[in-house]
Amino acid sequence: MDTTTFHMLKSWAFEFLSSFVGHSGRGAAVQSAAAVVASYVVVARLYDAFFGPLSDVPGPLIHKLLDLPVTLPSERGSAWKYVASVHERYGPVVRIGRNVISVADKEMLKQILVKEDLPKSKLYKQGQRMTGRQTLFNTIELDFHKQRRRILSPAFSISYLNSLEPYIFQATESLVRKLRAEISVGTNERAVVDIWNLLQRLALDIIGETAFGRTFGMIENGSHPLPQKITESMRRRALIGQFPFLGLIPALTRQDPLFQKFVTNIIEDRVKSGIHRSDILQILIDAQYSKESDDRLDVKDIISETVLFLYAIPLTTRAPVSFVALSESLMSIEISPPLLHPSIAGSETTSNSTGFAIIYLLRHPDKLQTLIRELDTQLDIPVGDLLPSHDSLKHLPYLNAVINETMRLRPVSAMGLPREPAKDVMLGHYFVPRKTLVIANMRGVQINPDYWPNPTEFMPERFLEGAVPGPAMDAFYPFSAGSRNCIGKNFAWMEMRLILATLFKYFEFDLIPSEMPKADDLAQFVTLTIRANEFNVGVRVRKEAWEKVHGF
Ligand code: HEM
Repeated sequence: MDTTTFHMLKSWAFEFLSSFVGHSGRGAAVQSAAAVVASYVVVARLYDAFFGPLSDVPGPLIHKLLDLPVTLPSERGSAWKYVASVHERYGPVVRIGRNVISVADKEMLKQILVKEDLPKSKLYKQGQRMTGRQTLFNTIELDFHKQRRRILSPAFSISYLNSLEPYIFQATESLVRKLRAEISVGTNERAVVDIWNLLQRLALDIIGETAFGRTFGMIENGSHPLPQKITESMRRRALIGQFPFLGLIPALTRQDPLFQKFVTNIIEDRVKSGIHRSDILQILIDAQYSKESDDRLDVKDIISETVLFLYAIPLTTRAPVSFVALSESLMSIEISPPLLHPSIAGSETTSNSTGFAIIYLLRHPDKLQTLIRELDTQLDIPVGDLLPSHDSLKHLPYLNAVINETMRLRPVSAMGLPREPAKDVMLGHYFVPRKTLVIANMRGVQINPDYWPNPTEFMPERFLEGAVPGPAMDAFYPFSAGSRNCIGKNFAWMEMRLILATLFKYFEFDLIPSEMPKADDLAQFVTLTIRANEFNVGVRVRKEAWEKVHGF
């Protein structure tokens, strides 16, 4: 029936156009040829919209017919909201482009990420253009991914994480000192600090310490030439992505010599010193010299990649490419400004998640009190130490619940994760042809009222043991799942627990009313963030906690 209709429409278009040729001679023949092509396109699109394989996926008609950018230019960074509104109106599976579907159904999400383990979409290549190379995060080549994941996995294992703990501590301690110093020069023992920015700087110092054996000194000094250079280079590459002819200008494509120097120096210094520091750099150097290494990999190459993925991922694109790439197909008008947006170097996953948790807690004083009670009664910091050990934090139920609840409501990619089946696949009862862009909409699942009662309310209690109803863990994908899940999950957990517990143990924060509109104005250029990329809060020392720590 459907094919018949298509053929009827097609022959009608041809007949109509042939009558033109007959009447108007040669000039009209050219016009008619163009019209034939146009009608063919129109008919094919109509056919595709109403009878094609994705025709039974609900969604606005316009997206079935045209590949339109899904947002207005005035709403830059808000495409995720638009897609959410389409889900609200049409249900958990929607069509948002001729060849694009977004899925917020938990069974189907599991199928996409785990059972079928669909490959990352080729749109991740956009990320390769930004960093100038393939990395663990942005590769879509299975062999490359397998090899890099094998090399890097030991560095992110739970056991190795213990050896990274002192370095994460060192950086976090510098934040505590910084806040203490700010307060001492503030008025009435209170300072106003941009907590969003401080968390971003801390995340970068943690990467410097754990990965390369040196701090970037961001908390201390506020900037460092390397991150700055990488950001500049990424912006240039993003621009070339937009306007490929710019790639002909060598100055725009060249990797900054500072970057090469940094990579060469950290390797040479480490090898020459003979020191075996238990960090990510050491894992990479050891992998290079190990007997089993038949990969003939250039350690410099992998470390360059790692610098880029650790820096670029945390700072500009930890889950970014998913969005940036997606932007390319869905939101072409949205892509260039965000990539050139100065705040891009500040967007990143752990610091954003920690920042969102702080804001949620300050907005819910009762939940904050519960957390503080837990920290005061259950956290044992040995005399003489400033920071709690990760061991003492990892089983604190309310702290963990706060982090989970924050990641449920504020996932790193509110837009979702783009996947692309290499062959035709059945997702639920939908037939999805190969090469369809399938977006695993993790936020959609995480706030789906079928799985989460009061879905948009901040209720950490739902993650506590014995909660009724319990959390729908099969509808919770903050770190994704399957072969492309987050390699840094344990690392991120350690970082977030330590920072939140330390901050609320020693400091008392207060909200500044004029800052509140910023908390609700979210954008996803890369990862989900506060559009303003800053959030000021008042901060005081909690004297009774502080006085217990000696020598600080
Ligand atoms: C709250 C913190 C974090 C969250 C919520 C998070 C979430 C995610 C998600 C959802 C993905 C899948 C992205 C996709 O499919 O496009 C991912 C992948 C990845 N993440 Fe994270 N992440 C976090 C922290 C980190 C950290 C700290 C690191 C490294 C130090 C890291 C490194 C990576 C890498 C390398 C991948 C790609 C893995 C692969 O493709 O094999 N992430 N992350």
